[in-house]
Amino acid sequence: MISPVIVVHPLAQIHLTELRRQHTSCGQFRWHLQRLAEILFTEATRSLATAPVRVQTPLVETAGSAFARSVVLVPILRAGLGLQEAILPLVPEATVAHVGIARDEATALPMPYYAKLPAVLKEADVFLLDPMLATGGSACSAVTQLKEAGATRITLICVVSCPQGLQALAAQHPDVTVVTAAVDPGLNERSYIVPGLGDAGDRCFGT
Ligand SMILES: O=P(O)(O)OC[C@H]1O[C@H](OP(=O)(O)OP(=O)(O)O)[C@H](O)[C@@H]1O
Ligand SMILES: O=c1cc[nH]c(=O)[nH]1
Ligand SMILES: [Mg+2]
Repeated sequence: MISPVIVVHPLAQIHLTELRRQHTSCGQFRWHLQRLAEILFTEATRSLATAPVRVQTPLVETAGSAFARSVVLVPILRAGLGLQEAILPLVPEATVAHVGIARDEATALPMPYYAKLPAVLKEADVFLLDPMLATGGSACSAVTQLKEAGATRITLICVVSCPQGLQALAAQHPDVTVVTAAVDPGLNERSYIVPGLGDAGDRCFGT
């Protein structure tokens, strides 16, 4: 199993708790998801490569940092859009690539239905965004597509993960870093994470 980076910062866990709460409204769910996304992305970029630059302050010239490589955000549609909304303002020059995958409700198998993957993936720091890592089928399918398009540095940012999803990712894509706010105990008979937070896409978009 991949050893994920588990973000135990109190603010992360407070936002996660409100996401888990059954009676959190759609608007509140989006708001907490966005706040948690900012914290997870901050952690996910802790070792981001930077390039030295010089900057002129009003007083003197001094040393500073710039992005060393392009940043690409890849939300898995739909629920990943809830994370992207908060993360893009932190890296406003990032490229956004989209991967559309929906789980088959009967089999829980990933059904890819869309992909728009730019050439810049090859040299970029790539952040795959999806609130849920359940069976891992969707994340594995997305990573496979990203690698086929040339990506080599991939970090998955997810809110809730579980051992099954982490094991699937470790088996197929052991090079992928996972940053998450929780590793829940497991899945129910419909392959939903328990305790989890329910269907992230439905709760985020009110469907
Ligand atoms: O690890 P897995 O077992 O593949 O499950 C996780 C996937 O399921 C959810 O998407 P869903 O299929 O519900 O699509 P949606 O975002 O459009 O609701 C979730 O956002 C992940 O993409
Ligand atoms: O618990 C789960 C599993 C898959 N997709 C979700 O949105 N939630
Ligand atoms: Mg869904």
